[in-house]
Amino acid sequence: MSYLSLKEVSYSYPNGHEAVKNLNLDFELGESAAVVGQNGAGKTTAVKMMNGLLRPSEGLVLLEGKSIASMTTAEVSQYVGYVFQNPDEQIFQDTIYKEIAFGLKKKKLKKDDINRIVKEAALLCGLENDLEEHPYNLPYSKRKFITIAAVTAMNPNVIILDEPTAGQDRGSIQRLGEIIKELTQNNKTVITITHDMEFVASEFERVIVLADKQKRKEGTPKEIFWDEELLSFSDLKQPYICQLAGLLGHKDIITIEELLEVRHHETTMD
Ligand SMILES: Nc1ncnc2c1ncn2[C@@H]1O[C@H](COP(=O)(O)OP(=O)(O)OP(=O)(O)O)[C@@H](O)[C@H]1O
Repeated sequence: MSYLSLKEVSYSYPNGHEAVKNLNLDFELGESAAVVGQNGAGKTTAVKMMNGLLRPSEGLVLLEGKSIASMTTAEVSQYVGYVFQNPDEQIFQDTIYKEIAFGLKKKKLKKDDINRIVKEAALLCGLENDLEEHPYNLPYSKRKFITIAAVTAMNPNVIILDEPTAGQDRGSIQRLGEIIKELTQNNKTVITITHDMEFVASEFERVIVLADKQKRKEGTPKEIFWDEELLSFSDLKQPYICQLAGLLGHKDIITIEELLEVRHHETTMD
C-alpha cells in the first residue's frame, strides 16, 4: 500500500471547467517526484487535492489506504504540507521566527522544542541569521524559503512544492536540491510542480507528465526526456544537457557526467 494515492480522481471547478480527469497516482515515503506539463495541464489542481485544499469531484484521495474525505484540510495538512507558488500568499507574521513558529505554537509544543525546531528549519533553509527580520525585509527569493521552513517545521510526511525554482538564482536552486535530498533521506516524500526541466533532470527520481487534464506518462527523467513523441505531445522541452547530447549524436543522456563519460569513451576508442 502506498503512503499517498489518488484513485481515479477528477476535478471540475465550480464554473464547470474540468481541470483533472481520471488521475491515478501513488507516492511512497522517501521518494521525490516532479509533476510537469504545459500551462493549464492540471498540475496545481492535482496537487491541491493531495492535501485537501480541493476535494475531488470524482474518485478518492487515500492516505495510508484511508480516504481523506472526512478529514478537514487542517487535519490533512499535518500529513501533507503545501508550499504555495507565491510565498506572499502564505506569510502573515512580522518576523521570520514567528512565521516558522506559528504552527508549532498552535500544536502547543514546549518553548524549548519550538526554539529547537525553528532553528533546525531555518538552518535547512539558510535563514538562521534572519530569524528576527521582518519577512518583507528579505527579497522574494528568500521569502520562498521562509514558507518552506514553516511547512517543514511542522514535520509533515509529504511536502508539496509549487514552482520552487521560479525567481531563484543558481545558489538558491542548489539549496532547494539539497533540501529535497535531506527531506527524502529523512523518509519524507517531496512532490514538486515545476517548469524547470534542468531542475527535474538533476534532482528527481521520478517524473509525472500531465497534459490536457490527464497523466500521459510517469518514469525516470531518462524515460521522460528521451521520449520524443511524449515531449512533442505534452509540449515539454528537453533539458539543455539532453539537447547538447542529441546534437553530439548521443541518446539517453541525462547528466553532464554521463555525457562526459561517453565522450571520454569515444576519445579513448579513437
Ligand atoms: N478557480 C478556477 N476556476 C476555473 N478554472 C480554473 C480555476 N483554476 C484553474 N482553472 C483552470 O483549470 C485548468 C488547470 O489549471 P491548473 O492551475 O491546475 O494548471 P497547471 O498545470 O497548474 O498550470 P500552470 O502551470 O499554468 O500553473 C486550467 O485550464 C485553468 O485555467
